[in-house]
Amino acid sequence: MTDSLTLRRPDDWHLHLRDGAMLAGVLPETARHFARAIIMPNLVPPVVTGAQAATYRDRILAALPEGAAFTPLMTLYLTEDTDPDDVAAAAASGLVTAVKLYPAGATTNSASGVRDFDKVRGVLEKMAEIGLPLCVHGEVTSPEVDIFDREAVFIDTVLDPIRRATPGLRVVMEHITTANGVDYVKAGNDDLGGTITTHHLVINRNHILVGGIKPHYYCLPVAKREEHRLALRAAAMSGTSRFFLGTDSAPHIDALKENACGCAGCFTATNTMSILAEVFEQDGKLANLEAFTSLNGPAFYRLPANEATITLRRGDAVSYPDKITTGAGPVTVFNPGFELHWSVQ
Ligand SMILES: NC(=O)N[C@@H](CC(=O)O)C(=O)O
Ligand SMILES: [Zn+2]
Ligand SMILES: [Zn+2]
Repeated sequence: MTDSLTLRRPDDWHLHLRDGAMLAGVLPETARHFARAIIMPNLVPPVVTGAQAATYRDRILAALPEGAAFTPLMTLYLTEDTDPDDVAAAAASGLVTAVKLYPAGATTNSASGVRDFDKVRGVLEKMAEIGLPLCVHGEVTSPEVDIFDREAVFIDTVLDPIRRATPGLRVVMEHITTANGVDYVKAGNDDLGGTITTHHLVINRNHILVGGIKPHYYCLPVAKREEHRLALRAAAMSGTSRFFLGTDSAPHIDALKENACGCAGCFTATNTMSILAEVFEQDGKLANLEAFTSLNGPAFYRLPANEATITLRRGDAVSYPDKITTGAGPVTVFNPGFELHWSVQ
């Protein structure tokens, strides 16, 4: 049995760092293992302009622990008022790596997102022209669509029409949770990629609901049936270049998770690499872990893979704290519900 595994340093292609005391508390958890991350712009207020992205990047860099080698890759939050020229300038200067599309009301802090997709046509066309990727939270928000169907309906009614209408637009379907998402990404061309979270490889909807409601397993898009989890595992472990890691590590303080109206988001930054090594090993796919965490994402974003490496070692069970403390309050670390044996050296 393999007990040591050296990989190029991983990147996280979908990460929430928040701001202020929460940023200071969670950033070290990611910077410990990851070289780069795509930073989500759903702050309050959202990161909409190039100028806002520049000051947010400065706050992230200022919060980095001494000596940490971590590069935040910034994104802009797409609104119906986004100026195509501001986006193009922010991309040309190297400040932003992608633009983020939230359908209005789909998830945490998405109220400023898009309602009428015709209003962002000019921005999407500019992005297609300059090759700037669009990261998509792929769920419809119509009240009549069942929450478990919202991703599949989004693909057919929003995403596919946008891609057909905007040839050359590069799209990352983020945090895919269904076999439909897997199939759609597989069937696409090289302008389409899909990120998969750590937690969606581990939990299905039973984990959230059976035996009592588990708020720390609630995230959006919500975990689906077991057959979907298995499709995600197969995709993540296939080595196929279209699929790469985006943890969607999304910290909320416990008081807002363990609440009558609990926030969506799982916090996985602390133990993601251990969990991934364990699940890839469970399925006999450790050889494809590096492609998923360290190679496929840079290839899609047309960035070099990291030169530095990390080494994972298998040993006796490793444990992680149940919570991390932040200046904003305690944040519960995702519990995969099985023993972990791999740790990053
Ligand atoms: N994934 C989540 O459940 N929550 C994210 C938002 C998002 O990525 O949709 C958050 O910002 O908390
Ligand atoms: Zn999302
Ligand atoms: Zn997210």
